[in-house]
Amino acid sequence: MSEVDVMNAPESSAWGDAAGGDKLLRVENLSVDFPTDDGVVHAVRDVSFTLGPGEVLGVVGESGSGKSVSSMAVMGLLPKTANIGGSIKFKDRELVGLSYKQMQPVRGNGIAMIFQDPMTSMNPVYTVGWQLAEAHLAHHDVSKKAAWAKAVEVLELVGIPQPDRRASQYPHEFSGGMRQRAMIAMAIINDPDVIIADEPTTALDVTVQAQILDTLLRIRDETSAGIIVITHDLGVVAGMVDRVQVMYGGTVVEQGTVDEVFEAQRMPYTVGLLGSIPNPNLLGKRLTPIKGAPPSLMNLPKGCSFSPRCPLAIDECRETEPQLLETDRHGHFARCHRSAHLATIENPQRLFAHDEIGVVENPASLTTANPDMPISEDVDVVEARLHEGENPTS
Ligand SMILES: Nc1ncnc2c1ncn2[C@@H]1O[C@H](COP(=O)(O)OP(=O)(O)OP(=O)(O)O)[C@@H](O)[C@H]1O
Repeated sequence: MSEVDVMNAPESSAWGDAAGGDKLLRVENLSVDFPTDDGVVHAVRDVSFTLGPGEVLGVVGESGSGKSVSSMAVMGLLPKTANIGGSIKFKDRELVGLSYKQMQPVRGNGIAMIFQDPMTSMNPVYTVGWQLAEAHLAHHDVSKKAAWAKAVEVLELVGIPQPDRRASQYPHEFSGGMRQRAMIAMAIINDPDVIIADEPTTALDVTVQAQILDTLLRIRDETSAGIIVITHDLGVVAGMVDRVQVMYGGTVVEQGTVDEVFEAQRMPYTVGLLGSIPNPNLLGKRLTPIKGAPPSLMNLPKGCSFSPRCPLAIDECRETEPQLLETDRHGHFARCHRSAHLATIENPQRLFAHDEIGVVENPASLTTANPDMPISEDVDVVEARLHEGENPTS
């Protein structure tokens, strides 16, 4: 299936959507460039996705992969200097090209965002209830009393105990977890159709993280909002999202249902990302960070932007950027020349297990980074031995 086909194919297959029907959001070939004094930052390239009512989409990737810029584009909150290409449709209305003012009714009412840091997003000099009520009054012609009642109602909905008393308190009187709940309350007070949660749990401890994610799912159940959860932590999306989109170098490198992507990765970056999750229950006890650094978005490498770090990279990967194509698995897409090959490798995690098994650190990087250095083993030999279940160090 070609990339064009991906765009035009029926909902259920092309997008891995949980359900067809009306889409709240339809993002097609989104690109965002920032011209700077040092050159153009290609922050987002060729990103497409849809979101339906009640769906939860996870967007994962390392820092700087373009996750936040994509969602700020959807919110219409990018600086004026940003060059935005492609299309963002909210309920069939094109958002790309709308002014800040034209976006105002959409923002909050239609699409709401939960920002990373509640302490900087809430005003310390006003009570939590006052801020919530103001947000409601900005979009509804109701009395102050009714807006206050709505504020208390949403605080209760997000699980704040004694909401009427808490509404009269200031943000600093809330714990970190409660502040994050208050941020969620702020996002949902105008009953948005879409909620974008950007790293909603990063600053919280694990127990509170789980409660916040549960709260988001409960809100989804009660309001049928579509939710986008942006995170660098695949562990966060594991139990929560329907579909997942893995971003690298400003673009989507793998997407599918969360089960697909967790069980059968078709892009080596996702394999590496899974191996670096600090969650022993999820994948194993050891962490194996991916060696090397993400690419500069100002100066992207030729070919696949992951090729300098990829243990499976071949010449084609360094020459031609792959398209996002459907893999051998229905509704599961990968941007990888080696996708079919990866599918044949059992336990692909071991391709990245450089530190533990002390084998070739990264055969591809050895050949490109230091041509004089003798390669201890050829990549195909290592792979063949991995296939056979043999420990390459033995
Ligand atoms: N206003 C801007 N001008 C220039 N470059 C920018 C601007 N905003 C973002 N960028 C760049 O765009 C790229 C993508 O940033 P983005 O914030 O989307 O990454 P991210 O994946 O969300 O990372 P994080 O998890 O750290 O938030 C980064 O290289 C960033 O420096």
